[in-house]
Amino acid sequence: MYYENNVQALQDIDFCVTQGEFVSIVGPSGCGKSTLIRIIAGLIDNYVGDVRVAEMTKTDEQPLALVFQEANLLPWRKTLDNVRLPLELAEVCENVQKEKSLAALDIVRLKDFAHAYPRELSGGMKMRVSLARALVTKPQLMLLDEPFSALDEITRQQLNEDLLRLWQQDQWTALFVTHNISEAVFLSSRIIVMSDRPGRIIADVAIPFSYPRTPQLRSSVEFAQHVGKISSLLREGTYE
Ligand SMILES: Nc1ncnc2c1ncn2[C@@H]1O[C@H](COP(=O)(O)OP(=O)(O)OP(=O)(O)O)[C@@H](O)[C@H]1O
Repeated sequence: MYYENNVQALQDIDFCVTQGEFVSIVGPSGCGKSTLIRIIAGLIDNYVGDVRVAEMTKTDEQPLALVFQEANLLPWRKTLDNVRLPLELAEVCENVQKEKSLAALDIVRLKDFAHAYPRELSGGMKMRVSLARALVTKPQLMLLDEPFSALDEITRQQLNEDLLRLWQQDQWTALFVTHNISEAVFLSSRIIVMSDRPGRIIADVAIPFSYPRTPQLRSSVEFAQHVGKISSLLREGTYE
């Protein structure tokens, strides 16, 4: 895939994600991860190739939702009104908008802040609102582009655990971009490792830990071994 300035962002990308998988994409800065996410989201169309998102299984589900590094909340709208925005745009009736948005806020443990403005929330809380806004549409596929990279380590770990809980509960498929290898290993059933630009897939690594995953996993030897493997792949393109 080439941008208009002739920069080649991606080359020969070919992979499949099965429904319900949690797949992370890691790779050096500028290797085309966000480009890949934007292509899958339908935000870029001048590429050569074929992207298919599975057919929807339930009538009230949306094919996909996107969560970015920035929470991108509208500062003049209260939490509840930010979460119900996609339903408002889809012209869902107001009572249902409210009911579904409160349910989504409950899932991310922010129901008590439904009437707070974004300025009254911490960075981690804003990101949970952003997750609720994505979840309210009941997506089949969640595209998450470095959603927790601006947060401190402990908040990030808590949100990783929240995210896995939501994923297990609602059973959407996750495609998650991150620079944080521990985060990728903790969350994923599979990690796709990309090369320098133009981004190619250099490894597709299965992460064998069963779900639900507990915080103790992070201090296990096996966890450290997987983090080490992914780090070597990123550094040298091979396992050590
Ligand atoms: N709109 C654009 N126009 C031209 N070139 C672009 C555009 N967006 C990205 N690029 C280029 O495409 C390449 C891939 O960018 P992309 O943002 O997809 O990488 P990334 O892997 O997500 O990077 P990072 O990890 O730093 O966020 C980079 O060289 C970047 O300069």
